[in-house]
Amino acid sequence: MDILLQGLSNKKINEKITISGSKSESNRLLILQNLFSEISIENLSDSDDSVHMQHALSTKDEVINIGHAGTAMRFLTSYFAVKEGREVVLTGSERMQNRPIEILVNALKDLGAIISYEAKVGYPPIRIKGTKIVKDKVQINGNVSSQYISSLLLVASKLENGLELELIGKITSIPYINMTLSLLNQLKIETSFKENIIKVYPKKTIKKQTIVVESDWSSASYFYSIIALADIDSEIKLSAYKNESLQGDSCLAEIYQHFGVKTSFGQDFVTLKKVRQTKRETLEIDLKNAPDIAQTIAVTCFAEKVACNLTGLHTLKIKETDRLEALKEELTNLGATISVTDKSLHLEKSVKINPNISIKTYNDHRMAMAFAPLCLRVPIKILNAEVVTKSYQKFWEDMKQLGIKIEEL
Ligand SMILES: O=C(O)C1=C[C@@H](OP(=O)(O)O)[C@@H](O)[C@H](O)C1
Ligand SMILES: C=C(OP(=O)(O)O)C(=O)O
Repeated sequence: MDILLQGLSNKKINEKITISGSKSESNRLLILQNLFSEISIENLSDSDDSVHMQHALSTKDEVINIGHAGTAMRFLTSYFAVKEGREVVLTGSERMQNRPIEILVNALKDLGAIISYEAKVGYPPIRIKGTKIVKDKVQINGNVSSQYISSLLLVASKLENGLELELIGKITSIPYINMTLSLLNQLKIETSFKENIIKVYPKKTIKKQTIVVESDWSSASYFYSIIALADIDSEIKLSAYKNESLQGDSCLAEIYQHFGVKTSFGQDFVTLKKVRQTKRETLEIDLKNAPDIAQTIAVTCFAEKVACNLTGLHTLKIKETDRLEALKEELTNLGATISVTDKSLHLEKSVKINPNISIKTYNDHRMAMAFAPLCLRVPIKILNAEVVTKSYQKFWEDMKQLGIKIEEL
């Protein structure tokens, strides 16, 4: 489905939107629920990635296809590695078959897991024969993806002796590791994280409990971008959010102050309001803790004629697409002067925005959603707009609710 987006039907926005649960929290809790049946989950994410996770955890099939879902691929690798008596082949989309998994597989093999590659060494599909793990110490490289670390931590308390993980090198996406540990702690599973050593202590059963997932902050980023581009006093209320979040992307509240977006927290919602601001000439942000909002911020800067230097982007090349190259290509078509390395992006202050450009989305939900707010400046076409469902089922419906005019092409 290709669509044309053309501005707002009303000048000032004043809407309330409910966003589904965080896909990161949900996919962790789904694994944990299968390890500890005492857990009930509320406000579970309705994203494709969480649907894939639920299917993978309930099917009896040998071959399990998790589509584009990175967390499902990585978290399920450890889950099935320790599931005695079960043999599965974990596979995914063509892109997933080119997203590396060797660091995690090697760590699991060091612990005694039985995993082999079905095609290319280091990449899915992988064959996993569940086995009992008794070793309790392993080293893992921390600078490629935090998902490998979370994957091991999620199953660690069910290992006979728990687990001690030694993280090697610089650690990336740390808030996601802390999210995993916080969820374990909510279940009263004991953990510690000191310098580069993480320990998880064994736990057989937990108390019956319900965990309410906070809504997804990465999804909130697109509303931050829209309010940044909207008229003064425009306002969007998003639910259900809280001030103390497990999600690193909640740093949006601070970052978008640069664009005149004021954030205030209510009982279970957050209000984003456009206020007057003195614009910065250049924005410098290190996004190693929040890689998923890089595309949103780059597009906001372009639309708002703010130059930016975004660093800490070394993980972007192995996400749903090479996000650095994709941003470069699409922003250049729109009239930007942009350069990228394998870990950073530099955007010059823009002088024009070309109208009616077709944005390619590269099977990447965040390419479609990050570019959508630009329609508050010029008409813009989004190709294969259905990609959004990877993380956000009703994204286009919610855009319509804000007053954005959408036409199917
Ligand atoms: O653990 C998680 O839920 C995630 C970790 C991050 O990945 P990396 O650690 O690979 O950067 C993030 O980009 C992804 O969307 C979700
Ligand atoms: C990178 C992402 O997801 P994953 O790695 O889980 O596919 C994302 O949602 O931006």
